[in-house]
Amino acid sequence: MIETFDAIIIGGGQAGPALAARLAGAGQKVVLIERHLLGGTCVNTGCTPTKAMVASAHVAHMARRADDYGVSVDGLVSVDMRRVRVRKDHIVEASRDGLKSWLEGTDGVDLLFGHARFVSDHEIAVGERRLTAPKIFINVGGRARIPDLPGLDQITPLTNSSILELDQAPDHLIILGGGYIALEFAQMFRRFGSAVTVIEHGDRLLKREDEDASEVVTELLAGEGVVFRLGTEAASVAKTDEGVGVTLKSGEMIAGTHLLVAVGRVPNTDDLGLEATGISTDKHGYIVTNPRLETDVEGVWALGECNGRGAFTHTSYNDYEIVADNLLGGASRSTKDRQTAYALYTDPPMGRAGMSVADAQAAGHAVLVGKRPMTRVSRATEKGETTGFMKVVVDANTDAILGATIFGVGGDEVVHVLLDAIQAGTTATALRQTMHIHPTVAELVPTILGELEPA
Ligand SMILES: Cc1cc2nc3c(=O)[nH]c(=O)nc-3n(C[C@H](O)[C@H](O)[C@H](O)COP(=O)(O)OP(=O)(O)OC[C@H]3O[C@@H](n4cnc5c(N)ncnc54)[C@H](O)[C@@H]3O)c2cc1C
Ligand SMILES: NC(=O)c1ccc[n+]([C@@H]2O[C@H](COP(=O)([O-])OP(=O)(O)OC[C@H]3O[C@@H](n4cnc5c(N)ncnc54)[C@H](O)[C@@H]3O)[C@@H](O)[C@H]2O)c1
Repeated sequence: MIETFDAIIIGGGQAGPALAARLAGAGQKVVLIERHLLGGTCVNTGCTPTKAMVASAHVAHMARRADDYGVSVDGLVSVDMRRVRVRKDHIVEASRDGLKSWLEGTDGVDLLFGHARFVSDHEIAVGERRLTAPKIFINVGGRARIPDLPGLDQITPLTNSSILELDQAPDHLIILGGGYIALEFAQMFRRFGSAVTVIEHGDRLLKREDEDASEVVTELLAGEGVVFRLGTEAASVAKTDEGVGVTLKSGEMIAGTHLLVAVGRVPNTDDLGLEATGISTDKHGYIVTNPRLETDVEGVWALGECNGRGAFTHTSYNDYEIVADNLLGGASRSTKDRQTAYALYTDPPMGRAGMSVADAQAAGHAVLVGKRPMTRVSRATEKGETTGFMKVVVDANTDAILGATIFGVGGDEVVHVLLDAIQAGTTATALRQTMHIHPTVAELVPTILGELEPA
């Protein structure tokens, strides 16, 4: 027998639960299908656990720097990884349990645990059950990409999921990839006491950013003892007595105890039965949607990481808002209306909004840049955290703010001053004339807007 709903949501990540509650609130009968853990990547194996562990690593780092602040810490600073994990687990469980109770207490939402697979455009199989609805929302997220590297199948490399369960810091952690995931783990485990080597095949870290950001992150982490092998290809991997050996294309072998693979993500669309539908995917497996997040099949939407339009929690949540406002709020929203925004959670973090200088120049803007090192930000010197810089990108002809990089203490928060200004269309002149609170990092935003120079 086929069970009929008003809406089926596949995946309980960052868009699905909020959408389920909103649709149910509008009187619709909704089923949310989750095959593993509610909260998806962000809550269980992404943002929440990593930021909890970054906080532990920060404390270890600051304890080692205590003397800089006139504070004595007797004896060596040591890290108990089991307690770091337990603390992280409590935070994750509280978040996941809160989500579960909320959904269970929401009238009109049925929670169904199991793997969902399309049988046809509007029919879903979950085990023996068959479900149908005029509206289906796909929010299946992604997972770590495992590269095709000889020998990798002979060991069990760590991923962003399994590395979170370690009760001991590796003696020597080798990380394949030098992107966002790699850098957050590299700094964190270095601070937990591991030797860390990062193998990145590009010739600089964070190649989507301007070069000054790559330089700061490289200096920051190298200064803490992370070893970088840039412009280097791994040729094979083998089990060794010590743990793992990575042989580079040059023939050199790097010996470590653990290997973390952090070379990008793949969408969870390969086991969704899409071949039984008219829903298209691109060559990487991302579901093709228009900017309103509608797929090629009428009445089917794709939200979050699986549509390839963003790989962040906030882009997934924004996808939910777009779809829900279009369906229920009489709005006409699309992904075209949102600005690029994200942070890299090294310590200090890098907050990013809008365009980099390179993006703006490539888009044909006449670019003005205002920039200041964190060594000249009084809040940063007072805190003793002077790594990084603040940078704002402005269009010379229109006075529009195009983008910003705030790489330094509080950068993930401060960048919102610029993000909101870009979204609201506030000009550089108007923002320059705003009085900000002293002493903050944000108080320097008006100042640097008064010191713009051609890029
Ligand atoms: C280590 C790490 C750190 C990160 N840090 C940040 C950060 O600081 N800030 C940030 O914004 N982003 C961060 N991200 C990215 C962020 O976690 C993801 O972009 C976000 O969680 C994607 O949300 P989503 O809703 O698309 O999917 P997900 O959260 O991945 O949820 C998808 C859900 O669908 C379920 N599912 C999949 N297939 C099926 C199926 N066939 N049937 C039923 N259920 C299914 C999955 O089990 C999962 O629960 C991080 C990612 C990682 C890996
Ligand atoms: N703070 C955050 O918001 C945050 C944190 C972590 C992850 N994320 C999300 O997760 C996504 C994926 O992160 P990621 O770090 O896995 O991917 P990424 O695409 O950011 O970085 C992957 C890196 O690995 C390198 N690489 C690829 N293949 C390689 C190989 N065989 N050998 C060596 N290097 C190789 C690439 O050149 C690249 O620098 C990010 O794009 C981001 O959207 C967000």
